[in-house]
Amino acid sequence: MFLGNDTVEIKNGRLFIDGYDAIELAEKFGTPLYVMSEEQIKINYNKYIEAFKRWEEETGKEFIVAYAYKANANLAITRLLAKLGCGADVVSGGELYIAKLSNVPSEKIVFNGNCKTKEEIIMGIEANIRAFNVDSISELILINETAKELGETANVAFRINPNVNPKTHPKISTGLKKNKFGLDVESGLALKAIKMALEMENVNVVGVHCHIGSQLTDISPFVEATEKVMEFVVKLKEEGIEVRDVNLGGGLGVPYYKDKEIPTQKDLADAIINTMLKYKDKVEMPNLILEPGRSLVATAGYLLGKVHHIKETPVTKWVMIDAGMNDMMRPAMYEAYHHIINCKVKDEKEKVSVAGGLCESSDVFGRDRELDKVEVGDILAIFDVGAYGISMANNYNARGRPRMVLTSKKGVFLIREKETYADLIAKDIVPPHLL
Ligand SMILES: Cc1ncc(COP(=O)(O)O)c(C=O)c1O
Ligand SMILES: N[C@@H](CCCC[NH3+])C(=O)O
Repeated sequence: MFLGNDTVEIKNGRLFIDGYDAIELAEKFGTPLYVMSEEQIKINYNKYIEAFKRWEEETGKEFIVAYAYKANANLAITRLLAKLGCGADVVSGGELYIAKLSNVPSEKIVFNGNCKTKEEIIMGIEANIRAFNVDSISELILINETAKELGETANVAFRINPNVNPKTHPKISTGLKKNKFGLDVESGLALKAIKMALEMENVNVVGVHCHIGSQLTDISPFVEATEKVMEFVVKLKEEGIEVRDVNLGGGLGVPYYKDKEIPTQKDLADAIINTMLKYKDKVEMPNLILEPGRSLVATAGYLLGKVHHIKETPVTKWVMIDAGMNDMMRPAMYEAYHHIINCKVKDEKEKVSVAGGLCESSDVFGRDRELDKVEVGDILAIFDVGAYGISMANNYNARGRPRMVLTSKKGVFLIREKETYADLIAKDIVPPHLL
């Protein structure tokens, strides 16, 4: 059976993750259960470092991977990446807090987002981060004012909106004119913002940023975006403005469909580096930053769910598992495809639809999937849930978020405890007259 990911295999008719029997993990830790493979995360990170080594060799400038915490900000995962040398792309005070707890060096932290609050800006300035990726003139003014109050200078890069079609799901496109992100280039808004910043006393202009979308499975939009960014950098040079960093965001897709090949980190590196080098006679090459989230952690994650009921209707054979859309909402939210297998190989195959137990018709992980014959008690594995799985999980239907374990060469570790019923109401307050 082709599984696609590097650190899983079928052995003795059962699924093994990083060498551990998935069914045994489910029995030991209970279900639903997130399993994250440390070895796969290391492989994914090293693929970036290997692929972009050429940038440092050919330009003498830095290459920085700033992991997009929104993909999965579990402390064990962020610490693992920080230990590997990875930076952090944060989009909230909460994520910055986690980056600091993970010992990410301040010069490897960038702060994104289109609605940074004053409190968050203070946190970023106090943490002396590499750059705020400024999303509006209003935000620039607030950063400058805040830095002034603190007697500091804040580093700012400018998120441009290059109006590039990323050819991905419309809900995860970010760099089109109609999207809320970034400063429009064509109308002159981005240049206007940078010129304003140069007149300000408490900001230091350090770079240009862009991010066009997520789960990109075609390299050409990356090339188009890189060209737009570099043309803008050339324009800035003509205006006498030098840029230290170019940050091209995240977005590289992962092979959710196991039968389709998609571009690799190497393909991405070749495309970006070759495009940037075309401008080397016009501008000094900058440091290069990328903010991958999904492509670092998605393929490291599995959601194990136990089959509790099987129901045949005139049109569908339903398999009901104890994981639900509250644990992993990508299929419900984006109709995203995630590969699903029965962790126990059987002689017989059958077509089933796999559903969670929430009161929503969209709580379905996969429809009409060919699985090894499913019986009550079997454990199913939903693949590639390491990104935007637990980070988007919630308590809908008063369900606690599940446990998470990390598998690694050093053993299996519980890295997130299950939320209890008491946790569900821990923040609720009953007014005196209802006591
Ligand atoms: C600004 C920014 N950077 C990085 C990312 C991470 O993207 P991905 O997980 O697709 O690599 C996102 C998410 O789309 C983003 O909005
Ligand atoms: N949450 C999205 C990705 C959004 C990326 C952030 N702009 C997903 O699950 O695919």
